[in-house]
Amino acid sequence: MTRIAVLGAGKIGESLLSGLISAGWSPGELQFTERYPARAAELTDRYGVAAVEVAQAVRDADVLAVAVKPQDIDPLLAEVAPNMTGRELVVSLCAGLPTSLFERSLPAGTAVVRVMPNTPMLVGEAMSAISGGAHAQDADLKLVEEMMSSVGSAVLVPEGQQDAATALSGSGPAYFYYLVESMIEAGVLAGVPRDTAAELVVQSAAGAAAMLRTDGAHPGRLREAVTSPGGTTAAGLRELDRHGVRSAVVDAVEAARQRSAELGRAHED
Ligand SMILES: NC(=O)C1=CN([C@@H]2O[C@H](COP(=O)(O)OP(=O)(O)OC[C@H]3O[C@@H](n4cnc5c(N)ncnc54)[C@H](OP(=O)(O)O)[C@@H]3O)[C@@H](O)[C@H]2O)C=CC1
Ligand SMILES: O=C(O)[C@@H]1CCC=N1
Repeated sequence: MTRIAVLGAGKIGESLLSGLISAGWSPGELQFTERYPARAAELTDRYGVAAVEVAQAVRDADVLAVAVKPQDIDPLLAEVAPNMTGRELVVSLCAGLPTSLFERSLPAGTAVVRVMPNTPMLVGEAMSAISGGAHAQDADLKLVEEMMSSVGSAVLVPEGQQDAATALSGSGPAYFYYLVESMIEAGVLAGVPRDTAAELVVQSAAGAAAMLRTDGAHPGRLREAVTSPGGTTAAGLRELDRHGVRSAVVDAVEAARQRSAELGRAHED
């Protein structure tokens, strides 16, 4: 039995707890820490998982899954470090923070694995990018891959690609939601009731995602198949091009990548 403690049960920490339970992990194998007692009680009620103090989590767990905001990391690691025995695997889910930051703040030789998940973890559809730190062994990476695969898909990437992965898949769901929201508003503007507009757009997004997942699918060819000569889609796409949407998307992903790198640099000595 691998015991996992989630340190910081906010949006991502709760998604991880919920996803692991749905994937068959028993609540007894899981623990979490949370600052506010009311929030801790709510999560215990919802998932049957025990809320514990950080020191106890470190004592009990094999895996410490760190899910606090990057700005909260230093005080958390200061609390974790003195309680470590050296056998714990530290898994960071924090955007931007390099494994070297954890290695500097924790006892020498601590195995650290960096993961960039995303919120669809809540429905078993996460995309997680995984990288090992200096002391992470193959068995550690395998364990984390197994853990994250139980709540979606997981790929191993070199740590140098983590900021890009954060921009693409960590933040990615927000960009899709933004597009869906915009299309629903356009439907409302065109006089379609909001509920109907939402149904039309959300099912189209789900259908497009399912098509993208089929063998050999290519987004360009799928788009061409929708675009009839002289038709409606070509008229719509011309407006997207006129407004520079493709370059706006490239700039958005690049801004997110740079922000991830900045979050890491903010913690350099
Ligand atoms: N949201 C997302 O889509 C994604 C987020 N991430 C990463 O996950 C991490 C968490 O993000 P998110 O879940 O959105 O943020 P939240 O603010 O929702 O969650 C962070 C939680 O950690 C708690 N916390 C902070 N310090 C401590 C501490 N010392 N001990 C115990 N609990 C503590 C916070 O409590 P309090 O409420 O008191 O502050 C809060 O509940 C971030 O590093 C983020 O970069 C990664 C991928 C996607
Ligand atoms: O916006 C953020 O910083 C976090 C990391 C990836 C998604 N949300």
